[in-house]
Amino acid sequence: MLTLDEIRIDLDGFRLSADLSIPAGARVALMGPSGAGKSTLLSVIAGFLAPSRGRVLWQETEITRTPPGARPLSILFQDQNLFPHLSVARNLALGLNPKGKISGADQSRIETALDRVGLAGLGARKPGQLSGGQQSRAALARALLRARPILLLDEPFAALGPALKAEMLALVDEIAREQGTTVLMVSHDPEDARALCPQTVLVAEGRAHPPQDTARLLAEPPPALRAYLGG
Ligand SMILES: Nc1ncnc2c1ncn2[C@@H]1O[C@H](COP(=O)(O)OP(=O)(O)OP(=O)(O)O)[C@@H](O)[C@H]1O
Repeated sequence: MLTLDEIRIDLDGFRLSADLSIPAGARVALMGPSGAGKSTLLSVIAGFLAPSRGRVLWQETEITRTPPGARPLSILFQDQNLFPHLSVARNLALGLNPKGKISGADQSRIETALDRVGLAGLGARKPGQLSGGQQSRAALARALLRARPILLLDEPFAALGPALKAEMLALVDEIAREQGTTVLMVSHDPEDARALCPQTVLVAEGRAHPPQDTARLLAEPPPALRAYLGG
């Protein structure tokens, strides 16, 4: 279980509180108006931003002060954070080992991960020699390889066309189910939330609310969400 225990975030006039738990293995969307704090909340969970108060816990162990690299999570953001000067295989190796050293066993795991996301044989290419969709796949392969218990997604596929985006979300869904990954996904598209996330954390008016049923929330959105969805 991922717990945000009486979290308070204070940033230059912006405030957000969160007091909620997400069961291990759940797939949860973060939805709410622009600027409500969805990305900021992910930053606190990832460890890029310290809350001014409260605790972050994973399986009852406090990780509030754990450095980002030592937290039990992988992150996929929109800019896919692939190093442009390194081959795809080397980018994946960095996910396994910060020094990027590739052992024989790692090599075969990297090949398996690339195969899994439909990039078999492309490990030697640099990210710039891949299409946008292939770069997303490479970033997903890195997350897959790391096999951390939590996957944070911040609109990672927003730049892709609808068909490719749906395909990537289906792949995330498949891999998350297999690995039992807890998924938190910032989403601007209710259809993405519906497709991947049975539960949703509404972030609005200074508060991240406990997870609720996505379909029910979208059927009867509260005013802050309705305005944002344009309904
Ligand atoms: N480092 C920072 N210092 C001060 N304010 C910040 C900082 N980072 C974010 N903010 C503010 O925090 C608020 C929440 O921003 P955030 O990006 O988390 O919202 P969001 O819900 O993800 O929005 P969007 O849907 O537009 O991406 C905004 O008002 C933003 O300006």
